[in-house]
This record gives sequence, C-alpha cells and structure tokens, in this order.
Amino acid sequence: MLELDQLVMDFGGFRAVDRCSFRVEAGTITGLIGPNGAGKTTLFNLIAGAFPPVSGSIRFLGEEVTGLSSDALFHKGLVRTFQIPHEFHRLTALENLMMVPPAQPGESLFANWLSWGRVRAAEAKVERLAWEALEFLELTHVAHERAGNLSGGQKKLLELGRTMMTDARLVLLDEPAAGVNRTLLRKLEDKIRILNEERGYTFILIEHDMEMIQKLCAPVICMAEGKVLIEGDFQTVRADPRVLEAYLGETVGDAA
Ligand SMILES: Nc1ncnc2c1ncn2[C@@H]1O[C@H](COP(=O)(O)OP(=O)(O)OP(=O)(O)O)[C@@H](O)[C@H]1O
Repeated sequence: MLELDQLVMDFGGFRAVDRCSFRVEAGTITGLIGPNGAGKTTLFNLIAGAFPPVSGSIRFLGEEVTGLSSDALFHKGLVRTFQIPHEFHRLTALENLMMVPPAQPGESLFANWLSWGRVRAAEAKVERLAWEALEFLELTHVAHERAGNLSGGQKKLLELGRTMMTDARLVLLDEPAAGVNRTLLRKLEDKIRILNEERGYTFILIEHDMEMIQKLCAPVICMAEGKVLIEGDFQTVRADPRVLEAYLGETVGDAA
C-alpha cells in the first residue's frame, strides 16, 4: 500500500530523517517507535504531504505521490488524524464529525449548488454517517456536547471518528494513547482493531505506549536518529540490542 524509498528530510543543517525505506502492506497495523527526536513525526509529515522530502520517493497504492499536498493525499485515502483544532472546541461532537470535508471532490457543496434537493440529500448523508461513527465509537451520549468538554480519551475516539467520515485507506495515528485513561485506552484499541479487521483500514501508529504497540502492531519499526534501526515483530524488535541502546541513550541524554 505504501512504499518509502530512501526518504531524507533536513531542517537547516540537521538531518531529521535519514534515508528511510520501508513498505507498509495493506491490512496491517504498523507500529512506529523510537526515542524522542528519532524522526517519527517528521516521517509522518512527509508521508502525509505536510512538506516534501529533500530526496527519496513515496508510493501510495502503486502511484508516485512524492511532493503531493496533504489535501491531494486525503482525497486518495491517505488520512492523518490531528488533534481537534482549537476553534472546533466550541462545536459539538456531532458537528465536528460533520465538518470533515467530503472525501470525493464531486461531493463538494459547489457541485451541489445546482440543486437544493441534492444539498439536503448530501447533508442528510453526512449526518447519518456522523451518527454511525458516534454509535460505533460509543459516543452517542456526548453527541451534543462541545468537543472542548470531552475527556482526553473521548477526544481521541472523536479523532478516529473523523477518519470514518472519509474513504480512508491508510490512517496515520500520532500517539493515540497519549493522555487517555486506561479504560478508554482499551476501547480505543478495540476500535482501531475493528476498523482494521472489519473495515479494512491500514494503520501506521506512532506510539510510546508499548502495551498498545504489543497488542495491536505487526510489524513494528524502530527509528533512531532519523534512521530505521530495525523492523520485525514486537518481541524481535524489543530484544534487539540496538533498540535498547537507542532508548538508553535517550535516558542518559535526558538525565544530563
Ligand atoms: N520544523 C522543525 N525545525 C527544526 N527541527 C525540527 C523540526 N521538526 C522536527 N525537528 C527536529 O527533528 C528531530 C526529529 O523530530 P521528530 O519530532 O520527528 O521526532 P519524534 O521521533 O517524533 O520525537 P517525539 O517522540 O519526541 O515526538 C528532532 O531533533 C527535532 O528537534
């Protein structure tokens, strides 16, 4: 589904992503781990089209997509979840879902200007989808609650819900477990698994919570200092001395 070949990203003279190559097979949940500053988020930014790489290439669904904007990638089914924007905190959970732009350009409001009936039909479809997402995520009881009032875990579920409003094929999740209590964390894991197994979403997940990585992810890729250190199943990656060394380096560095 996704193929990264020798991706490089520099900030000034600093190489944040250093010749990263790997493939993501359709139907998998790939875990991306590594110590702070390893380059994980920068790599996500490259994949999602936030900025183009200095060099290297990205193929998605067999097509060369290097340098395409995040908007163009979104329409191809490559979706990155973001924290709910601050200005959306005043909107309800339901409205937040309904604000996700349509996945198909043909569904734009402009196209529907021609016919009031089509506008109403499109709106009804979006609302139905939004309720389905809320039901799936067990959030119907907070449908009319402002997003800003939701707990950390409920916000993460809502972010996942926003991907359900699109024709997502590949979803990039950046630290889904951060700030989520243990109960909601289990629910979040279940929902990610169901979206993967039953709805066919492929995921790449950056996460520091190793329990979540162990439960959900195969394969696991560990990065350090901008490079891919190792790829394999959780046990193999965890046992690799280079991985231990990379994390220990972080501990020593942090303490200094
Ligand atoms: N816009 C930027 N300008 C300059 N340096 C940057 C920029 N974005 C990231 N970096 C640097 O690139 C390196 C990789 O950062 P990145 O955020 O990708 O790491 P990470 O693995 O996601 O870390 P964390 O787990 O802490 O989120 C870091 O040293 C960071 O300071």
